[in-house]
Amino acid sequence: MSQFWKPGSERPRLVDDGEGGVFFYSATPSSSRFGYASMEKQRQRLPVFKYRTAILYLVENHATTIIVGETGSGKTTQIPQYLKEAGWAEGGRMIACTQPRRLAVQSVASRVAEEMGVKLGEEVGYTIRFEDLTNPDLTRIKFLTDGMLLREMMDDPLLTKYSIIMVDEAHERSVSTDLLFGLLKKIQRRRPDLRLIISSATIEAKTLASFFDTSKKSHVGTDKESEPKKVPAMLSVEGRGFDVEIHYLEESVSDYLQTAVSTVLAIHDQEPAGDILVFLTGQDDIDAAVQLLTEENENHGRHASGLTIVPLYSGLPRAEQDLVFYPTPKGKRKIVISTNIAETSLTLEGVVYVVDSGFSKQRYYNPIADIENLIVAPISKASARQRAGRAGRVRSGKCYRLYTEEYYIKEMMSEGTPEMQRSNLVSCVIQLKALGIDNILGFDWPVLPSPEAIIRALEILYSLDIIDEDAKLTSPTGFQVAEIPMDPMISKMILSASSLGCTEEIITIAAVLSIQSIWVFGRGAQKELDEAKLRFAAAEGDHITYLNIYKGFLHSGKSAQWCHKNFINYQTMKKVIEIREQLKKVLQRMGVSLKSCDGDTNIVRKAVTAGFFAYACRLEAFGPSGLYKTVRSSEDVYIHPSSVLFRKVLMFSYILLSLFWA
Ligand SMILES: Nc1ncnc2c1ncn2[C@@H]1O[C@H](COP(=O)(O)OP(=O)(O)OP(=O)(O)O)[C@@H](O)[C@H]1O
Repeated sequence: MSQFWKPGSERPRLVDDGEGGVFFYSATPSSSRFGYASMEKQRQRLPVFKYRTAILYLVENHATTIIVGETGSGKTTQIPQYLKEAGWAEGGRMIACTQPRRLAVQSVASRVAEEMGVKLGEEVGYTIRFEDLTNPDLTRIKFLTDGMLLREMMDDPLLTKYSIIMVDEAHERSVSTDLLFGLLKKIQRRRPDLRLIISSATIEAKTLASFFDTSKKSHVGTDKESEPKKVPAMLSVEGRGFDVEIHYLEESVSDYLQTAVSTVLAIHDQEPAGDILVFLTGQDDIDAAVQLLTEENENHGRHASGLTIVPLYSGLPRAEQDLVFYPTPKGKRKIVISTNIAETSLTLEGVVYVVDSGFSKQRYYNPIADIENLIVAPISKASARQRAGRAGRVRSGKCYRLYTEEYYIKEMMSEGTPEMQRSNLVSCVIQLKALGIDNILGFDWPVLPSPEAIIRALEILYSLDIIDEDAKLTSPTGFQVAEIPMDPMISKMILSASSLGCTEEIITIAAVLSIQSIWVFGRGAQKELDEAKLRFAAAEGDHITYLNIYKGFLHSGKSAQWCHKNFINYQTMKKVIEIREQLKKVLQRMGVSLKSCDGDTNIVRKAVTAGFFAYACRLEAFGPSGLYKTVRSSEDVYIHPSSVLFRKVLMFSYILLSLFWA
């Protein structure tokens, strides 16, 4: 068996899982640097503390400061506090700190409130879609998603209430982060007093610095004595909290899900106490892993006894997501099985071990065919480091990467492709329009999206009557669509439902469309799942099927048993109810009336079509292939296997086959 290790590190230690033949070797030594201390002492021991004065000096003197520091060095939780202590939140001003994900916003806000000894929602607050826990008179440090900051610009284009905006986890390069970069640069020209901090563990600091460098450009770039320097400052925070021992697979494996499960069981069997955080790709994977571990628990108690298994993905209701933060009961080991929602900014106190599958679900958009796919793709080194960083936050930890070190070094990309270059830009374009930026192509993009994607987005918005011939937002439709915090097609569907008289039904459909899946995917139970789908399947397709499921759920008294029996995810159904209620409030605020068409499916389908007609397809070859062609570009498309219509195609092929064989 070949053994190799990183230069300078200790000789690798082989670890045998004793079960599925999975071998890891240790590539870095383990040593704990410090133990428990009071919260204030803990704060001072974080690597970023040594840089407190430097950070405050750079922020004072530069319009933009780019801070790069290891995961866990204290960027997110400490820098906003330093700024507040230095007076940046005085005189009614606020400090904003953005995060790409909602869960991270909530968890860092509560941590900072706890460290400051204040009540969450007062001096420290947060805002995410459909939830605002801030107090306009009291809040001085506000955490929010980058998408919410974009929304705030609609009411306050110069973001006047903020003295400093910190864009955290910038390496993620979500569409909203990139949009924010371009817009903040624009705001800085009008507000020299505004300071920006861009922070991350792994960002390409030089590229970003040159994007924010306005010193070379004509008169706007001339530094005035009273103003901060226009050349961005760059600071590297050295040091990390606790060590994380990295283990790689000896040989690559084809089934990362099964390997993740056997790795969890191996850790549980062989390693001392400590919770395990497993990174898989999506709800389907996670459900399958939960089931495999639960079965293991039931059938082979020896291995899996003492395990508390907790799934974590964005489609779960808040209360279920919170389970990951609860202390693990004594004598138990918690296994959190998560998507990349837990990749950045989260501290799960009990987590000592991380299992990284090396994959995540990523969007890929083809503007020519106008098809956006969510595909399972390899993660970047930046993501892998973030994942490993979830161990070793309150004590030293271990990370088991389910790929080889050679793959990590030679093949894994250092950073992922910015989402802007692989996404449908309809939402992004409407946001710019709502902010009065009409020359979309001339916008100062930190990374250029493809012109085809922009043109396609403009085309769709025009066809939806959201923008007019001059590419300006229409009134009232365009402005209303921009106000509803949903995908523009969903928003247009909701507004059309208002005039058609079926808002009650459509907001249910909109809520289901905004989560990943309401079905429970379990290995080996495909037949039962298919049968369950058939119980609700409507000939008209998935949208009407969702209405049937929602009705059934309400009829059952929102019963968990009913969901279990029907292969429906109970947590996701609770989330649907949560989103539906929020949507109701938004519509009521906008003065849009809520009406029901009493289940008239034709009316509901008209509203769905009003939002989604751009995706219309023509059935080409009725039969086993189930081939459709898109009306717009004649691309070949097929019904997705998860759709209830897929069954129709299958049934038709069975009939054809039986006729053929008869
Ligand atoms: N909820 C929490 N419970 C206990 N300790 C915490 C919590 N949140 C943060 N910490 C401590 O503060 C440290 C710094 O966290 P912080 O989120 O500020 O780091 P960071 O540099 O922003 O890293 P990342 O980008 O990975 O989030 C953590 O490593 C941990 O030791």
